[in-house]
Amino acid sequence: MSQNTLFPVFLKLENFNTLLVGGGNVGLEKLTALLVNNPLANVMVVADRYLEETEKLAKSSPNVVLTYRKFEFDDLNNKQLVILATDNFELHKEIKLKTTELGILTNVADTPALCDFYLGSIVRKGDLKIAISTNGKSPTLAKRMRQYLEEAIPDSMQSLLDNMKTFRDKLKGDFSTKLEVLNDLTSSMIEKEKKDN
Ligand SMILES: C[C@@]1(CC(=O)O)c2cc3[nH]c(cc4nc(cc5[nH]c(cc(n2)[C@H]1CCC(=O)O)[C@@](C)(CC(=O)O)[C@@H]5CCC(=O)O)C(CC(=O)O)=C4CCC(=O)O)c(CCC(=O)O)c3CC(=O)O
Ligand SMILES: NC(=O)C1=CN([C@@H]2O[C@H](COP(=O)(O)OP(=O)(O)OC[C@H]3O[C@@H](n4cnc5c(N)ncnc54)[C@H](O)[C@@H]3O)[C@@H](O)[C@H]2O)C=CC1
Repeated sequence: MSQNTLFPVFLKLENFNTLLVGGGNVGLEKLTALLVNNPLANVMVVADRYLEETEKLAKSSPNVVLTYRKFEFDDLNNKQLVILATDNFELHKEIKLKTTELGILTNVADTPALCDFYLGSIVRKGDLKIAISTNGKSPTLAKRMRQYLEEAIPDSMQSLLDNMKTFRDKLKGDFSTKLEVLNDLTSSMIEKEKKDN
């Protein structure tokens, strides 16, 4: 079986600066993906034209700045993450060379070979978040998996998580005792779930 060697992480987008180049359909998709996960994400967008929807989304997001001009290399200053979403492949290649030199992690829409990271399909249920990757093989299948899991996981997951947190905060004892109690508690939840189905 082939292996997916991608390493998943969950980034705190409010802690650093993201640059998005392109404000068309693909730019809008990427900006939506960033803001749906974190409305406070710090994002500078550079494009010479924008879809109205992109402008609307940016206006309702306090830490998004739209810049109305073509990309300049200085835009990379003080950026830790870059997403390229223009219709200009040559420009993407040029920018990627520079971001590699600068060590800035870069996603290039529609060009997996130039990407340092991929965006995942994200299941969100309150504090629970599940990222899905098909190793770039089928974004559409990733989307379907997300829809399936969103329906399968009940909304009550949030109160379960809240209760777990309250219980966890109250637990006394050393690390291994706490671990044992939490493991026992959650294993009985899974058994109950199996019986209920
Ligand atoms: C490699 C990757 C790199 C990256 O973009 O990060 C990539 C690459 C490409 N996408 C393409 C097309 C489409 N992408 C989508 C949708 C999504 N694509 C996303 C991620 C990824 N897309 C990364 C791999 C993720 C993985 O491992 O599975 C999602 C999950 C996350 C997000 O983008 O936010 C989001 C679903 C979000 C959701 O709804 O849950 C749809 C469907 C739709 O929009 O309904 C289509 C059209 C149908 C189709 O082609 O399947 C093309 C061909 C373009 C062309 O034909 O020219 C390429 C390039 C190529 O494959 O060569
Ligand atoms: N629309 C879609 O869902 C899909 C698009 N694609 C491909 O993805 C690419 C982008 O598609 P769209 O977003 O629909 O295109 P678009 O034409 O809607 O948007 C292109 C964006 O790039 C910006 N741009 C171009 N040159 C620039 C520069 N030098 N500096 C800064 N910004 C610049 C433009 O201002 C515009 O905001 C195209 O190559 C398209 O073929 C592929 C699959 C699906």
